[in-house]
Amino acid sequence: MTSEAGHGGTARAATTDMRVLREEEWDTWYDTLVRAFGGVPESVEERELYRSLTPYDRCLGVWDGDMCVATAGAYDFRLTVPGGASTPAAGVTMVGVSATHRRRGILTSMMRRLLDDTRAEGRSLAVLTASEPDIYGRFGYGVATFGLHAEIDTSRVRLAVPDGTDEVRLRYADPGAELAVCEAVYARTVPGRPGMLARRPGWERPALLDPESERGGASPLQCVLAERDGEVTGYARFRVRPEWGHSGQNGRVLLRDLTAVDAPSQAALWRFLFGIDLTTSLEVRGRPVDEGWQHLVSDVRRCELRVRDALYVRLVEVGTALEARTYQAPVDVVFDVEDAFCPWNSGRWRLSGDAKGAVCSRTSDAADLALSVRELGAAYLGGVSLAALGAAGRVREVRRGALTEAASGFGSATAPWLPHGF
Ligand SMILES: CC(=O)SCCNC(=O)CCNC(=O)[C@H](O)C(C)(C)COP(=O)(O)OP(=O)(O)OC[C@H]1O[C@@H](n2cnc3c(N)ncnc32)[C@H](O)[C@@H]1OP(=O)(O)O
Repeated sequence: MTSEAGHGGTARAATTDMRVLREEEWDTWYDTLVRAFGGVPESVEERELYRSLTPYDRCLGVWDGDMCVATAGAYDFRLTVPGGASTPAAGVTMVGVSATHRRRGILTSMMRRLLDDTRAEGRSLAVLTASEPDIYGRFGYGVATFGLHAEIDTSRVRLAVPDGTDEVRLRYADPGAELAVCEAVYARTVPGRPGMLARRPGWERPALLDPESERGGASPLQCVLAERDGEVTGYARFRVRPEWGHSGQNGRVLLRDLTAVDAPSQAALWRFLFGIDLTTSLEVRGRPVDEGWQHLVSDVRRCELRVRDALYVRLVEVGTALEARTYQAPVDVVFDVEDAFCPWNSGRWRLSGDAKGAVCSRTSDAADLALSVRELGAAYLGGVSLAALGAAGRVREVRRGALTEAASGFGSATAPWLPHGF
């Protein structure tokens, strides 16, 4: 039973029932979710895809009589952490509460249940992407990765490519027919960047989703493969939206995804995207913030770079989570953690680690750094500096020098990145 004590002083009489989703309830449940996002129906392809990916055992529905009034679920992901290990993580998703039932604690009760279940299953991390950044901090999530967006004026910006780029052969391929080859490239990149998600069954399909209704005048999805010495070393998937103005062609290239295992293959794919005939701009969304092409362009200003929050991380079990990653510089600090929503994490933890591994356990020693679990989540993948959080007043340094020591250890040479939404 979810609590119905009203927020803002309004008492609600109705009671609701939260339970695990049954397969036969999926359509009603999913309609509730779609309506919470505005009610515009998805294409048949997209709906069927997400039906097939639904993790029924880890999905919750909240019912008011026979009405479904709220939805939530958690995918079973494996997330790359600093050092390259792949760690189980609950991918919290499909959260929606009917507007008729909002602000009476239903989201809070679903978050409670999902985090308790995640802990009971022995997973130490929960991750999500937020429809609004204001929602999840109260549940202990911190923004851990950002995505880079760019609108590149390819009629003005040139690309200087590294040695070896001219040896890369490019060829068009059918996105579906060459999916396995692209997946093999993707798999090679997963350990190399924190935040990457190892492919779970079925998760290769969202990248190919291509409903005609959502093309907005652009072409169907196109795919180009990069090859070196006869081996596929990269791929780009994109659309082209032609546009003819009074002064000529102004087509736009819309990048969906690009993955490559080495710098020449990367550069060859970007050079290709910059140079497609009859186009003058390239739009990219949610790329790694440190991606190499930014260092190859002649005019970064005309790329109109912007960053946006991407993956939110929640340490469900602080000790296990901090032991799951490695530390690029030696660290030996006592954290005093505050965690109101998951109180089993609250208190002092000693973390001792380096690039080979780490131990994190309860301690009664004096604290070196005091922070909430939200800051630990933000810093966890190495993309948000503990020193920056300290400078902002979100981490309190008790022992002088501890902040620099911890910040150096927690950092990552490669920026963390979420490869796709969920
Ligand atoms: C991982 C994902 O799937 S992200 C997708 C989230 N879903 C959506 O954005 C769809 C549209 N929105 C909704 O469905 C709902 O408004 C939700 C899910 C965001 C919130 O559900 P509710 O049941 O109303 O939240 P609940 O009543 O538990 O609120 C808990 C607290 O969060 C606050 N809160 C809830 N939503 C928001 C919001 N969008 N912005 C800021 N604060 C919020 C509430 O004010 C409340 O604060 P309080 O404890 O200080 O009083």
